[in-house]
Amino acid sequence: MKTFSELNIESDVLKALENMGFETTTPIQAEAIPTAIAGKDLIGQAQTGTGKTAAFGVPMLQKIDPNNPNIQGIVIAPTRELAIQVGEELNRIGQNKGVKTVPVYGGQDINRQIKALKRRPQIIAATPGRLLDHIRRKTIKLQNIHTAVLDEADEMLNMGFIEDIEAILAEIPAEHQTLLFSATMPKRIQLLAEKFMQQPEIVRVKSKELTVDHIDQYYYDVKENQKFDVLCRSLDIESPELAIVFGRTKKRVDELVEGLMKRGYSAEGIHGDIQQAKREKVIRRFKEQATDILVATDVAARGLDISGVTHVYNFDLPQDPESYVHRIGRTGRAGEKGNAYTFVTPREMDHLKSIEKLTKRQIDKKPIPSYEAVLEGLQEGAVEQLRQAIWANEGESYQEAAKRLLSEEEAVDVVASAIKLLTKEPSQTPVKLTAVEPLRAKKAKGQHNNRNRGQNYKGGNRNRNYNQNRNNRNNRNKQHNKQGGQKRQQRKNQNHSS
Ligand SMILES: Nc1ncnc2c1ncn2[C@@H]1O[C@H](COP(=O)(O)OP(=O)(O)OP(=O)(O)O)[C@@H](O)[C@H]1O
Ligand SMILES: [Mg+2]
Repeated sequence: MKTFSELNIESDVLKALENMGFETTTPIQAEAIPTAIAGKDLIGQAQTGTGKTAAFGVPMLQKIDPNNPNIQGIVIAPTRELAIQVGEELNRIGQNKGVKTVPVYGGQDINRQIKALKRRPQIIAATPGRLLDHIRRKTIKLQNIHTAVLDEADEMLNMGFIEDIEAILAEIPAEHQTLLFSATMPKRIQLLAEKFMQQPEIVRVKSKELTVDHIDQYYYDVKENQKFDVLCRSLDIESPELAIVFGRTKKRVDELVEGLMKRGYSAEGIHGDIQQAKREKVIRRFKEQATDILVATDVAARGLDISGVTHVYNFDLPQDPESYVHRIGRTGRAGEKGNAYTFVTPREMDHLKSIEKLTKRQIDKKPIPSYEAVLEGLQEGAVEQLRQAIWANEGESYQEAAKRLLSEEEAVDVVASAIKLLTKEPSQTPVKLTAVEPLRAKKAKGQHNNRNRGQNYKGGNRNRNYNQNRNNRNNRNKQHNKQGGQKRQQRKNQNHSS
């Protein structure tokens, strides 16, 4: 493993990385940073959560002149939340050097952005549509740009974005460095990308699998109308610290949030029809762990880095296998452990196979947890609570009442009733979701489907966590568990960027 000081990084940037707690480089950083510092165009591919942001951020920042008030670098990202996040990370890395990054994205008051741009940032982190808007208004000028980054490059060069990207790149001086990063890079997109670049180096971190191996991946073989109950049971048994549940459509996300709330879970949703201010609030609350479950369309599939996400559920299969890689990559980041559960209906088994083919990894089937298994877990949790109370000698002043009761009733009835009272049984409130069609086979190239833009128990103390979790869900106390296009327009409509 290399340290950052071996990579010819200037001291201001090194110091910032140190302040951020980055000690050793990740493999993509070790390979991409020197190549990019040498000025070469590059395509960088490495697994999710392995530090690609700094892999392009460091070399870009190295080239920025903090005394030059012009915009010198630009990062384009497919979603608003990602543009914001990348902006934040670049501000951290550029802090000591005095380099400012401003995020520019759709859905936010443009005048507010114009005001921020007057502070003369050297870098812009943007979604394509809003960036073009600023270019037309001449509130952003790109003639001093020397570095252009496409984060989630394959997505940016996909059908829905390509025209915007071409229009933006046409504004940048011919002499510039282009850096493309993603965890996935389908060959046809790579070939397309190379046309935008000058003899790019391809930096691909060699690994057997496309997904990181510390994410446990399973699937549930379920019928459409079983999915919701299975989700709830799985959540009850697994008791995630934070979970992201991906649904196929906006309506699906809304219905899932409603259903989960009815059953007492703390869940909020994010998709392209939700107002931007609300989207940001939802993400913020999830990061702060004020909400346990984020329900999302693919708008949250790429790039988002939220610590504490222990579980990803693909409630509906993603439209393409690449999306699977990105979705599950919201957990298991920066070396953490993660869990990914995918719901597959009988007619969708082929899709699962194509995911396995892309990721070069087998996804094992998990038996559907029964209601009884969930209840048993809860009862054990209650018993454990009682045991703890006995050991802690908490019942001393209750002994007289206990003796009286035991003289009147059978001991086993007394204890059984106490356990029952301590057991918060899973809500059986009926929830009916509008059924969705099974995912159909992908159409031939060039005719993309509309991509929606938009019994393994966990060790000895699961029950305690479980019970705490249930309680916390109700009183919103989060002390627990801390251990742990078809057409362009269509795509845009459902999406987020612009
Ligand atoms: N060298 C490092 N040492 C420690 N932590 C790091 C290092 N590099 C990055 N990180 C942290 O790892 C996390 C993941 O980084 P990042 O978001 O850049 O991943 P990514 O490769 O872009 O993932 P994705 O493909 O999902 O976009 C972040 O929280 C980041 O701060
Ligand atoms: Mg990233």
